[in-house]
Amino acid sequence: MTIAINAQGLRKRYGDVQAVDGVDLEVAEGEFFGILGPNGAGKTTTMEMIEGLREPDEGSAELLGVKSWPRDRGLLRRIGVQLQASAFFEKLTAREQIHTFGSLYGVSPERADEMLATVGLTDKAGTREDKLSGGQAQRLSIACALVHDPELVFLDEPTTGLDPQARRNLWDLLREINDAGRTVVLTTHYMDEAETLCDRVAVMDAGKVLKVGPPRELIAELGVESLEDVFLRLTGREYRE
Ligand SMILES: Nc1ncnc2c1ncn2[C@@H]1O[C@H](COP(=O)(O)OP(=O)(O)OP(=O)(O)O)[C@@H](O)[C@H]1O
Repeated sequence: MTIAINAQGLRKRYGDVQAVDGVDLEVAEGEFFGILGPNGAGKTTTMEMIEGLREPDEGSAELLGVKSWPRDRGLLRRIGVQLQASAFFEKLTAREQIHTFGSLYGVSPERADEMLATVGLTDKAGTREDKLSGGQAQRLSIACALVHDPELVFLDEPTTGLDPQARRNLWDLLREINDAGRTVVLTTHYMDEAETLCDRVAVMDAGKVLKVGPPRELIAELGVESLEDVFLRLTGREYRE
């Protein structure tokens, strides 16, 4: 197994809050991996430290064999990080957004247009980002993260706020990306999403990883019906949305 991500002993504190409290994670190349947990579990902070966007208080992460902190320019070209919709450049159209992201990586306008087509936004190319629907903006942000054809893709709650159809369309897109050989890591607080998409999940709560494994194995191991039940069994309380 070739390791895409090897994170050891990650910790991060904000004032009184121990947001991440000693997280180890290994993700294999080509895996679809989910970081699962309720609001405030520490998923985003963990992912940001792994990506090299936030300095850990302790611990470190290697991506594709390279330490992600301090930032490594060569590595940044090999990873794609989905930015939240609010991180778009202001007042640009969908096409201008993706061309701008593409140009940062030396990607041709043709390739950027292809990516817009891949996420089904060709007919919205001339629409300003603030006029896109929630689902369209999510798809654009994913296209921007993928425009330079990264080997490793990080997505932070990519389907939050989408209607059921838009979620399913996005799931199809994420599967295609993974089928094309990319390693995909996403955070989610939707158990069904994790169960449907992920080869393995890490269940997080209160800054710690409680359990890692394939969803079906975790369910079988604990003798329960669903990932929701896994969470209940591990934490002793209901999963809260
Ligand atoms: N920049 C920050 N400053 C202070 N506290 C923070 C900061 N970022 C996160 N926290 C706190 O750290 C904890 C973990 O937050 P984090 O965003 O990593 O969790 P999460 O699992 O991604 O939650 P969500 O699902 O709500 O995004 C929370 O208690 C949060 O309030």
